[in-house]
Amino acid sequence: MSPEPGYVSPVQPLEARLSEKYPVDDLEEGQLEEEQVMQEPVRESFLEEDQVMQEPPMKSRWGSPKEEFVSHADNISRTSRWNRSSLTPECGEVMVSEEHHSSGSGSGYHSVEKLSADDYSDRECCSSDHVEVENEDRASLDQGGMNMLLGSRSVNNFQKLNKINEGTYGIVYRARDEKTKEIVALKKIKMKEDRFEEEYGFPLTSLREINILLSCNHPSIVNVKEVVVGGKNDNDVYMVMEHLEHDLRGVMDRKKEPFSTSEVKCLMMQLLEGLSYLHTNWIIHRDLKPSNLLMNNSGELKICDFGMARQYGSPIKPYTQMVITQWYRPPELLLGAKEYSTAVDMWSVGCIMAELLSQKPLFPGKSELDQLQKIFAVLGTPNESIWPGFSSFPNAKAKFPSQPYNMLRKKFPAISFVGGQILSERGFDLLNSLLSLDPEKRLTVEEALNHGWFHEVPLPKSKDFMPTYPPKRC
Ligand SMILES: Nc1ncnc2c1ncn2[C@@H]1O[C@H](COP(=O)(O)OP(=O)(O)OP(=O)(O)O)[C@@H](O)[C@H]1O
Repeated sequence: MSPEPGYVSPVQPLEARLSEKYPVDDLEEGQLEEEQVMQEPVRESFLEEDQVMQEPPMKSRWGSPKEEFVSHADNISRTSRWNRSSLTPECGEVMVSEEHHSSGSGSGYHSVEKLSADDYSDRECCSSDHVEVENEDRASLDQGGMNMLLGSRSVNNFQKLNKINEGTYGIVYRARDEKTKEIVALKKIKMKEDRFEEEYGFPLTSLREINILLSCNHPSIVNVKEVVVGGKNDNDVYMVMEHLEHDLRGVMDRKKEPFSTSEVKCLMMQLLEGLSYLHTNWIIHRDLKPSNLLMNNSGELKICDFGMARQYGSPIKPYTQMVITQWYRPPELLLGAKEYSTAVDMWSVGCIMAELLSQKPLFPGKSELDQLQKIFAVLGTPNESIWPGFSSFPNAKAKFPSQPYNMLRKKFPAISFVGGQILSERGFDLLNSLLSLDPEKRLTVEEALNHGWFHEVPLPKSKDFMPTYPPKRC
């Protein structure tokens, strides 16, 4: 896979960073041999014997993740991996003041308070999907991971401004770096996921997210600056990220009109460029959805939330299908496929493109079965000739209502007599090809990036001319 023109090859920085972070000394016994065989940009230290690759796995659309992706990282107690900007622990004053000030965007008041372990609620929000993902490589994790945090800065160096959001794996705060005065996002890792954390000391999804995000370097991927520790018992772990004012979910919820075609193209290009970087580096995101796409008032879009992300390679290994939030989950996963590829992300991209164009979710299923029915009602019920192998999926036995036609064009017409959003032939071709039921026929990220829709008028809007939005209130 060749990198996007105009970008420094994403492979090189990742490789360089990894070799810097994981010197040979840090590898476990037996890993060196594997590393020497490996010429490709994979985290060498995570390779298993049976995962030694002779050729780039991107040749195959199907792959399996590196099961050991985070497990060996746990044994590495080098401080440099965890602190990009400073190796010196600095224990600043604990902020206890209560004050009000306006946000960077000029409106809204935010209370300033001390960061403490009490900030995090015990709300159980770990979905069964996520628990299942944990099971994938629980067995491969060996030792507690807290020693990796040695040398990390204290969270007391940050002044918490307001809570931005709370997701399954963490609470995200807007905060200010006391030293640089920079506004950042702090994602506090929830430590009470399940048995796993009790045994190993650190949630696997979070380790995975931190590992991948620290290794990535791309304008369309949220930048994690460092990992800091602190809180009441000095046990809390926070990711310090660049702060973006919005996420796409919030923007779309508050927007009265859909994005214009040129705005959709601008957002899609950025999403695809970020995803191209990931797929080139053998990473499947596995949870692309509007709330995981951050946006700022400079028209930038960045992919975040890598809790579900995985590196993959050959040979194929069975894998959980319980990933990707249901509305954006592709039919092969809903049907029970255990082997899947980067194509799962491309389906999510198709759903996101449809939502950007129409301002409403394309397949808002209420259950997995309903999700499949909604998909088939629009795209047609598959059979062996449309999708070879379809009937052998575990969940293909269900009786789906027969829909012999693809009805997608009805939802995205070329002409509208009521002034609604229209989609050109090329635009429809891109959307329809992203939403191919058969993952083997689905567009790859490179094919999508090179699609003619991006070259026809209206051209993608420049980021500088993208609309800005007022800050959301929390
Ligand atoms: N760097 C950031 N800047 C601004 N807001 C952010 C940032 N990172 C995350 N957020 C906000 O916090 C929300 C939750 O973050 P994230 O998705 O990383 O958490 P999570 O616990 O993994 O969520 P999920 O429940 O989707 O798995 C995002 O939807 C976004 O609104």
